[in-house]
Amino acid sequence: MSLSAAARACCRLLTVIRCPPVGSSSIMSRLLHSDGQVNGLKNKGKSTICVEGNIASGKTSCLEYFSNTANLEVMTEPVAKWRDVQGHNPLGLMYTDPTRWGLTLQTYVQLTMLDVHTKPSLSPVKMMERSIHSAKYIFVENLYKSGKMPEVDYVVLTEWFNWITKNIDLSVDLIVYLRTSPETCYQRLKMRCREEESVIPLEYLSAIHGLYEEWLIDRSSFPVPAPVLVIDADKSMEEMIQHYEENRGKILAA
Ligand SMILES: Nc1ncnc2c1ncn2[C@@H]1O[C@H](COP(=O)(O)OP(=O)(O)O)[C@@H](O)[C@H]1O
Ligand SMILES: Cc1cn([C@H]2C[C@H](O)[C@@H](COP(=O)(O)O)O2)c(=O)[nH]c1=O
Repeated sequence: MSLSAAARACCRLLTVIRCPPVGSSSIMSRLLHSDGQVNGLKNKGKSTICVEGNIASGKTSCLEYFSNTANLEVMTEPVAKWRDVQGHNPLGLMYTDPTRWGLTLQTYVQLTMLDVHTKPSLSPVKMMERSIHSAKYIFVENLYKSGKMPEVDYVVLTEWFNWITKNIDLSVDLIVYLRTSPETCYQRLKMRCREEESVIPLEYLSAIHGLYEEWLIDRSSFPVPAPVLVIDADKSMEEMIQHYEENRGKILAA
């Protein structure tokens, strides 16, 4: 299929699934030239940093800290959308019954992450929380590997992911990996008290941790799309701020 035909097919599909909260039509208008070609979309001379890490590792806090930085725009993970899409809560449904709702959540995560990746930044540096890559390589992978996602759902998500990453420029310039122990995340998750996550056991965080380590440290699972800056994030907030200041130059030079 030619690119323009694929883009038109994608457009038709997005029209069919009608998803106004993330403005699928606005994503498509960003992705399409007037001639119907899929656009590369790389913001010339701009860079993208993705802050990665386990659930409750401190990613949002990191973005909050950097949000006061000149020439840098932060884009937090669209969790609010995953908890409320036209009155439905796919995140909550997934935790209640992952086999039934995993595909539903991950399809929406993939769409909303695509939205964030392609949103033009007003500043030279865009700092995102996670990425379309970790959604696939960590969370979809975990559902599948733990036997909670049927193979057909995994294959369909993989085909979508492969099409998106082949045809749209989602390049990342630096990954900042907030490396924590699962135990630290478990404590922080309990402290944060997000209702849907009350069912998460330590074993779930250990599985997510293992997948992050294979991806970003061992580099044995999936392609790593950018250089990785590893920050030990098992530290107090004060120590984290010190780490961020020590690494500010490296981060902003991405
Ligand atoms: N270094 C830290 N030490 C102690 N608590 C932290 C630290 N970083 C974040 N927190 C707290 O842990 C919880 C999860 O942090 P958050 O930034 O939301 O993580 P994430 O975005 O990775 O899920 C929040 O309640 C936050 O205030
Ligand atoms: C990307 C992604 C996330 N989730 C879940 C995991 C957590 O419950 C929230 C994100 O919260 P965090 O504190 O920012 O880590 O969403 C998921 O189930 N699938 C995904 O692809």
